[in-house]
Amino acid sequence: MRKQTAMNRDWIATARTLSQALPYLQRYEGAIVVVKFGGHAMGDDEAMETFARDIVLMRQVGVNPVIVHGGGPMINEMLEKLDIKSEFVNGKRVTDEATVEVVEMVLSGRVNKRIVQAISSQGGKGVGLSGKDANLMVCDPTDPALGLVGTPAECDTTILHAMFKADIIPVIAPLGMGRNGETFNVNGDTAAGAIAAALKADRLLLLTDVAGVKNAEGEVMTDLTAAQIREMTADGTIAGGMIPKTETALMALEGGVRAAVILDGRAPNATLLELFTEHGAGSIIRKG
Ligand SMILES: Nc1ncnc2c1ncn2[C@@H]1O[C@H](COP(=O)(O)OP(=O)(O)O)[C@@H](O)[C@H]1O
Ligand SMILES: CC(=O)N[C@@H](CCC(=O)OP(=O)(O)O)C(=O)O
Repeated sequence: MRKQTAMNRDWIATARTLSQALPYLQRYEGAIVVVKFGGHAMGDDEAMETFARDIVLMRQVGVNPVIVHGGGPMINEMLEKLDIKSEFVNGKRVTDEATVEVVEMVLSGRVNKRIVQAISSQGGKGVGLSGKDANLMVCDPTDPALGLVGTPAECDTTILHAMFKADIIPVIAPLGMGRNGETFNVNGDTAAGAIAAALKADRLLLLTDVAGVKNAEGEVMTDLTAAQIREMTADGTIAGGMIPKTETALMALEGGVRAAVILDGRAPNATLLELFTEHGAGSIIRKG
């Protein structure tokens, strides 16, 4: 006689979950999803491993993920070691020649390779590059007062499409090339938004260290419009590091991205829950 075992029941539960996920898996087949992985979202080795596993799984089910990373806390650590002072104006690091050298060394070197390695360990093909490679992100100076901080002006995404075809997951450090050969330091959120817009991505996921955008009562707002963001920024509910994030989301939508989501990158399976479940995760911002 056939008996219902615990293992069978587990299997049935898995099959149910899979069948629920199926429409979402189909919806994202071939989709481009740009994921901004911030320095605060990176956490410890275990969090990095979970993140990489989710990104590789995304690729295995037919999504084209693009990772744009930050690494502000890691840059701070190195600048401190080298005794170089650093300050932020409106969420952007004032960057001189000495600082940009450290930024490039830390982001394109240590942080970028750590992510690439984590992806390889999970069976994916991660390839690291920065906005300086293959004209990916040509920048203009943002503001003379900020020094070598750049605003992306032209993004050539040819290299990214070639990588999608080759089953490669691009891992991009937010540095850009100036028109006179300078190296520019670009805020990670800004870089992710510009690349997402240039790719006309289906989703821009901004991973951070809070569950989403909170209202004045401290509750996470699951759906947000541009008008609500403008109102909440004007009355101070959206402040600090959340300002560049929501601004990036709005600019990406203007640039043709279908939706942007702000979510907690340290939460287990955050990116998969956002894409492949009905409720998603974090705050979704759509046009209109
Ligand atoms: N309305 C808001 N909802 C959520 N977080 C907010 C809000 N306003 C300000 N913040 C702050 O923004 C921070 C996220 O920005 P930031 O620290 O720059 O992130 P990251 O380093 O991941 O790019 C949150 O940790 C929170 O302290
Ligand atoms: C111009 C500017 O501020 N660039 C950032 C680049 C790194 C970054 O954005 O890192 P997070 O995403 O971890 O904050 C910086 O120098 O810190």
